Amino acid sequence: MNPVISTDQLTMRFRGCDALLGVDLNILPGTVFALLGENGAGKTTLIRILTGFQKPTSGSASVCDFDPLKQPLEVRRRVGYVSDNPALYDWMTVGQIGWFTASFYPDGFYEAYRESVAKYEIPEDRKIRVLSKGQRAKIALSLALAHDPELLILDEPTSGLDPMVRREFLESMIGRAASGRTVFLSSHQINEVERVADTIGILHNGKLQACEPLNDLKGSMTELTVSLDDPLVELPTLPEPAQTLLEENQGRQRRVLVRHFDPSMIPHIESAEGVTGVRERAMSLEEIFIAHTRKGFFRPADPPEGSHVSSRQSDDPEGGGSQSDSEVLSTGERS
Ligand SMILES: Nc1ncnc2c1ncn2[C@@H]1O[C@H](COP(=O)(O)OP(=O)(O)OP(=O)(O)O)[C@@H](O)[C@H]1O
Repeated sequence: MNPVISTDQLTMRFRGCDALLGVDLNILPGTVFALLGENGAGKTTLIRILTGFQKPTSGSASVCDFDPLKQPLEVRRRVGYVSDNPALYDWMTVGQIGWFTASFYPDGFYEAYRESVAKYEIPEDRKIRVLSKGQRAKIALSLALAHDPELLILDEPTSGLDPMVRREFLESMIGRAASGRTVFLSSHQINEVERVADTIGILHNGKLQACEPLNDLKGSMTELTVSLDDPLVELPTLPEPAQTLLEENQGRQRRVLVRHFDPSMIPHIESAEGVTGVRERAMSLEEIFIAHTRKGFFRPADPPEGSHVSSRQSDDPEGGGSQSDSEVLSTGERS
């Protein structure tokens, strides 16, 4: 099965800003993929490249087996795209914009569009310019979906929609994926995304920090709270496949984020001198996102060599020497 979206070392450098730094992405058909990232992480830039609106500085992209730069029409025929700020012709009516857009697509577009607009209860004779923000979003979605695209790309798809419509719309994405279509959505609404996405990408400062099935991502991350006699106690190296991704002191406790932790490792930690107790808990997607996007987090994709070097011993160039309250204890590529 060919990926619907595939990128290879995609890089985008604007003047004075690296928006994307070597992004490798493969999204298979039938996926609801959610791209999470803070403001300025590079989400819209990536979407603009995938939809052929932006030429990357280097690297390549393939969408539905076409090059968006060289074959933009082939791509747009197969893709429905709603930007975070959809441009609609304000002087047209709701009906006219559907009729106009239908001329670029095969038969059936206008009928499907009208059906969608009727479902949202927006009168066809109303001018676009008088529509509310949410109604405009509904028109943009109706236009993007009317040709039943192989791939639907949505940049912040639910902003402007009321909670009921948001929920209904996002849940309908699961149905699309079940029928073999693919949905790519970029969002800040982590809790919403968690209900519908099956695969998650976390973009931070132009780099893809994580990209994997939601359940794998959630199942692989554990937060440990280790109670200590002394905040300077050094914890033992965890046996493979565990990877310590971040440690920080919180008074006499140390918060440790571990990938591939197994409860059988608890006695190993508890046996260390100065350790008085260990608690473990699973992390929510929001916590995983925050962990991946904070300074000091090490990418799981870059397994630390000779890991577990205490920051007291490390030569972390950004660390600025002693860090009594936030100490990172793995080696690897800095996020
Ligand atoms: N045309 C441009 N010229 C210069 N810099 C740009 C341009 N487009 C984007 N950038 C910069 O690239 C970075 C990534 O921007 P992008 O819009 O992709 O972020 P985003 O993840 O979509 O953010 P948001 O969630 O705020 O929409 C930002 O620092 C932005 O200022």
